[in-house]
Amino acid sequence: MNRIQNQPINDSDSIYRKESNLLSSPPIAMLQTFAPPPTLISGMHMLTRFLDVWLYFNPTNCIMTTCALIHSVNHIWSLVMHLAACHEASITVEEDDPIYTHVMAWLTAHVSTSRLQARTAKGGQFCIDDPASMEEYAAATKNGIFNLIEYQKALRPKYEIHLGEHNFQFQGRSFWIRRGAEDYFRPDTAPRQFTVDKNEYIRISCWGKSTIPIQEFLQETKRLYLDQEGTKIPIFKAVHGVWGSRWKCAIVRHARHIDNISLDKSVKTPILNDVREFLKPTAAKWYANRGIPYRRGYLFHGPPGTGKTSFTLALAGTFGLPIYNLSLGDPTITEEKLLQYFAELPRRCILLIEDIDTVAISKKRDSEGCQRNNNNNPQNNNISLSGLLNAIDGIISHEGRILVMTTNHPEHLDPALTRHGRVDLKIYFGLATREQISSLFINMYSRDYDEDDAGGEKRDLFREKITAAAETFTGFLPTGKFSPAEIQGFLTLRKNSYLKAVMEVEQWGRDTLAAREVNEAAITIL
Ligand SMILES: Nc1ncnc2c1ncn2[C@@H]1O[C@H](COP(=O)(O)OP(=O)(O)OP(=O)(O)O)[C@@H](O)[C@H]1O
Repeated sequence: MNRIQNQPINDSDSIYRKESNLLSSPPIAMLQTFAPPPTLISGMHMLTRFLDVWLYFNPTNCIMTTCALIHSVNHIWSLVMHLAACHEASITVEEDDPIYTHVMAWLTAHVSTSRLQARTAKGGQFCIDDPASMEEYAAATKNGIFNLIEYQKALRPKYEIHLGEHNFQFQGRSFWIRRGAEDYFRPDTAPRQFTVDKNEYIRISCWGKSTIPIQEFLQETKRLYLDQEGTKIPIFKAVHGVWGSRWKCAIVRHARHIDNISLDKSVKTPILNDVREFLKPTAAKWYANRGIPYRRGYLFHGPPGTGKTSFTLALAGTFGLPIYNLSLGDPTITEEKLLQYFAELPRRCILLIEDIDTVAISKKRDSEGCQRNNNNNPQNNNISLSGLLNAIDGIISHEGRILVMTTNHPEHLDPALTRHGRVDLKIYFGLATREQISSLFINMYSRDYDEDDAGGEKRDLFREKITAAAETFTGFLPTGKFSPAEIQGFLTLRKNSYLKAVMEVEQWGRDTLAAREVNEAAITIL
């Protein structure tokens, strides 16, 4: 025993034996030796072998052993990752889900990362002016004239976190996200042609087997987003591709205050009351108990520029509802897709179909049962009237939605489309009454003054003056002759001087009516 222990380490025989053993092993066999099942023990074993080889400093052995070591570390790493995945909870959010916007807004504000992506040119919420930059620019401009280049100098570029992995802390807990994008083929307008597009997603993860911490995080991002951006309305458009049809947020707009819509109380109040009643928390149960489908339909009809679309936006703002805008004239929409769009509506939203009379399918049938059409109307041969009716109130149609259809010609619509149950209220938006003309005037001139920090007395005096001027202004215009859009156009051109508006309105009214008569005569002759 002692003899063996005292044997010198650099015994040439033993060195030779070790070296010849190593050199005689073929590389594959060596790799096999070094690639046992991925366990920690095998990793340790290889480390010992590596050091062993290193001691003898043979370059070939070193390279081979390093390769084997890397291979083995890979195995160990996959094992660790596998174990980690078993203890990782995650939630994936797709780009078309509103939660995606909430999470992105939170991450952009709270995650500091060295990898950012510029988003200045992107649409959606970035279309809205940044009020801070605009105010900064307004204060800096000497002459008050807007210049886009100068404004862009003041505008802070928008960034958001880049695709890839990022870590963050939320309420003292570690989370990590993967923001990724998958390619998909989007059909072009040209037949059988496709464009490659990207579909983004975010996967949020944390340690543990429960997704509750992630759900809490998502709840918080939604709350913060709605606190800050709740006054804006997301407007969704239908998009379609080979992956299916879905709604995508096309733009976010500032909600228009309902008071800014000049409508007679007899028009405004019944709709507001009806929507309020429909959205009551107890309403869904009331409908269910009576077996009545929980949905509501309105037909807004009247001449162009009377506020049908603006009022819909204001309704959405008042009740915090998103708008889903569907264009039936789109030739790529089939009945199947239409059903899918209706089925995918969220529980409370406004589904807006504008100018429904311009789509051939919604038109009255003639005596032979054919739909009336003329060549100017957009044709969509993929949808029949029964397909549309089925989508509106069929079994698959979603509950809780408010359907708003607008038209200039309700008399052209097929009665089946507007029968009770599909359309619950038909509201006429007429040309401006005295009350509307006056409120358009007051709305144009008093608002900025109200917002100013002017003293109460001064403000009251100004309001009195404006109210008196509105009376005079209204007296110069015949009622029921001009659309609110026309009057708003006239006032906007004179927005800096209400006195100028009062002085010029009579002449403008006469000229406009005369020009209209000439146009109508020209159309009759044609
Ligand atoms: N009643 C109104 N009160 C305030 N503004 C109005 C009103 N009606 C129209 N306007 C203004 O006129 C413009 C056009 O209005 P809007 O698009 O809502 O009309 P519409 O009835 O939907 O027209 P169309 O039938 O051509 O679609 C908007 O800028 C809006 O501000």
